[in-house]
Parts: sequence; structure tokens; C-alpha cells
Amino acid sequence: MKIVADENIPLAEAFFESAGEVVRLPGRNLNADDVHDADALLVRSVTRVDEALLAGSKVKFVGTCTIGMDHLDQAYLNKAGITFDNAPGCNANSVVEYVYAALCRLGVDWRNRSVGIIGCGNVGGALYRALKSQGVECRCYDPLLSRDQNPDLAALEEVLQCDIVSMHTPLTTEGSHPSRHMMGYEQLNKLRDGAVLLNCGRGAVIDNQALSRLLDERDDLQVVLDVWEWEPEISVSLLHQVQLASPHIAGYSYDGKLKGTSMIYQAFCRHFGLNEQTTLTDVLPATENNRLTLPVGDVWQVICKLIEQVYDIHADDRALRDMVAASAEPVGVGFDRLRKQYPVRREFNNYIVPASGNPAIDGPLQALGFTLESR
Ligand SMILES: NC(=O)c1ccc[n+]([C@@H]2O[C@H](COP(=O)([O-])OP(=O)(O)OC[C@H]3O[C@@H](n4cnc5c(N)ncnc54)[C@H](O)[C@@H]3O)[C@@H](O)[C@H]2O)c1
Ligand SMILES: O=C(O)[C@H](O)[C@H](O)COP(=O)(O)O
Repeated sequence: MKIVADENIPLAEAFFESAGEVVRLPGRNLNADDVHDADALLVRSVTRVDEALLAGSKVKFVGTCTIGMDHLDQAYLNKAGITFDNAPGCNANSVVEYVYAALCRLGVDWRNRSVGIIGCGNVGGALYRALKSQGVECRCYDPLLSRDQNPDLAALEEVLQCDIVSMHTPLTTEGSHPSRHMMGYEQLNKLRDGAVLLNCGRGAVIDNQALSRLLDERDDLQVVLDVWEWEPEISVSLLHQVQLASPHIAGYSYDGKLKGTSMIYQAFCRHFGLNEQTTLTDVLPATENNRLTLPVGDVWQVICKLIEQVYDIHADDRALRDMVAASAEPVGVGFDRLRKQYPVRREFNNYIVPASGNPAIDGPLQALGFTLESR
């Protein structure tokens, strides 16, 4: 069996090689010739999987090692009888940790703010549950959920009145609630004075031109963008207007990426009737330097110092701005390079923190996912 895999899928060989030959190719440039004689295609979000790519090929299974599926032409795949799968929730925890890291970096203590969550599925739902467990007031906009599923559902206008608004919707252009440009100038301008807006879903859910215009007019907002309209050709002027910027890496914890590979391997084995030969625990490495000391300070300082030790979001922001400032390569090439060369980032639960014995400190650290060790 021939398996064509995006070069940025970590450990694809470790999972798939027992089933066939794994051919690695750059996902952004995959073409019909590359996949013509493949039995299975493994992609990430940068490959448009449609009739132009697959018509006339042998491909019978497409797996995207990501949560998002907007790059798959699902209508075509269904029509062509090609099985496809994604990795729901694989990097949800990584995105939640990105949100914490961003808020720490901005000095915004979420524990005494109201938080609006737009899109409350695997990622938004994980953020919601984590915040609720810390006693945070949350309002959620998700027209496809019922109050039984989420008692804090509210109208979009109410959610936009929260101190922090975090966006986690898929990118859709059809259906009853298409998300593309759901945040236009009018909606963005409803954000309250001094609000923090984060987008970790898909870039085009926010009209980036409208956001830029609004930020020309209002200087009270703080904006964090991990995802951008027109990736990888992001708007450099918008980059200069936002407080924190990153090259679509919120979900790039190593744990989340490997979970994506392993979930697609499971789907692949189901499709081809194979027994699984490799599991996530077989390949997930131990975390280096995972014993942390308890920082000195009040609870908020302890939280932010620990988070910064395990995930320095400012380094991601700096790398993107430095790449643009250096002008050594086209912005789109640099954006993709930063993603490809992204350093290993492990999730909070891999780090062991000595318990302080003070529930006011230990409780929040546990809620964030750190592993506490009793004295
Ligand atoms: N930045 C990153 O690295 C990163 C990482 C993971 C996922 N994502 C993106 O985040 C998206 C959400 O991930 P998920 O795992 O939570 O998906 P999910 O499918 O589990 O949940 C999405 C939720 O959004 C809701 N929704 C759909 N359209 C909406 C609309 N117009 N308004 C409000 N809510 C709407 C759905 O009802 C659903 O509950 C993914 O589709 C992906 O595009 C980005
Ligand atoms: O949808 C997802 O899972 C995330 O956006 C994911 O992190 C995208 O990463 P990519 O496939 O672009 O490497």
C-alpha cells in the first residue's frame, strides 16, 4: 500500500510504516500527480483536498491529522466514495493552554473577568469547563447547542459584552450559521471598552480588513490572533495592530500533534481492516526538565510564572514579527517555515509542580492541568 503523507505530520512512519510505504511531501504543494497511485492520503490543514487533487486517483482513505476540516471538500469525497476522517479534539487542550498563556502575557487575570466563548465544541467547551472550574463567569455563543448542553448559552450581543472574547468556531460558508466573516465591523465594534479578543479558530471567521479598520479607530482593544485570513499571506499591517500574534500554532503542542497522528492511524486501521500496531503511549516521549520549582509570589504571579516556564508565547509572537521585519523571505514562506520548525511544546500536565499545601495556590494550578506532587 502507498501512503502519501504531509511532511509535517510527526511520526507518521512510526504509525503507518507497518501498513505500507510512507511517502512524505510538502502539504501546501501536493498535486494530482503526487497522489495518483496512492491508496491513502494523510494531510494537515494546508492541503485542499478536492476533485482537482483526487479525481482519477486510487485514494480510498483521506485522513487529516487536525481538528479543522474546512480544507476537505466533503461533498466531493462523499460523492466519490472516499472515506475521510479528522482528529476531533486532538489539540483542544493545547489551544486552551495558548489562551491562558496569551492572557498571562497581556497581564489579564481571567479569574476576575467575564469570558465570552464563541463556538463551544471540543476546544471552546474545554475552555468553558476549565474556566467554570475556576469560578469564572462565562457566556457562550453557539447556535448549534442547546441549554442542556451548555447552561451559559447567550446571544452573540451579550457574549460580545464580556471582558474577554475567545473565538473557537470552525470556518463554514454554508448551513444555518455560516461562520465566515461572522465578526464583521458591526460585531467587532460591539466589543466593550478595553476588551480582549482572541481568535484561535480560523482566520476568516473575523473579517480581517474590518478588524484592521476598527483598530485604526479604537485603541482600547487588545487583540490576539493565532489564525489569519489569507494564511499564509497574512496582513502585515494587521500584525502591527494586534498585541499578540502567532503563526497558527495554538494547537501545536507536541502532545496534540501526536494525538492527531494516532487518531488518524486508528481511523486508517478501521478503514482498511488492520490491527493497530502502534499506540500513542508507545511513541509519546518523556518531557525534558519536567520538574518545576514553585515560583514566589501571589497566586496570579505563580500561575503566570509557571505558564511562562512551560510555554513562552512571547517567543512565538517575536519570531513572527522578526520574520516579517527581516524581509529575508516572502511573508507566506516565513509563516510556513515558522510552523514547520516549531519547537517541541509539551502540555501542562507533563510538568510536575511541588504542592504548596495552600489550597488557594494548589487548586488553581490543578485546574490549569499541572501535575501537583505532595510533599
Ligand atoms: N488555532 C489552532 O491551532 C486550532 C486548533 C484546533 C482547532 N482550531 C479550529 O477551531 C475550530 C473549532 O474546533 P473544535 O474542536 O472546538 O470543533 P468542534 O466541531 O468540536 O466545535 C465547534 C463548535 O462551533 C460551533 N459553531 C459552528 N458554527 C458556529 C457559528 N457560526 N457561531 C458560533 N458557533 C458555531 C459548533 O456548534 C460547535 O459546537 C476547528 O474547526 C478548527 O478550525 C484551530
Ligand atoms: O485544525 C486544527 O487542528 C489546527 O488548526 C491545527 O493546528 C492546524 O495545523 P496544520 O494542519 O495547519 O499544521
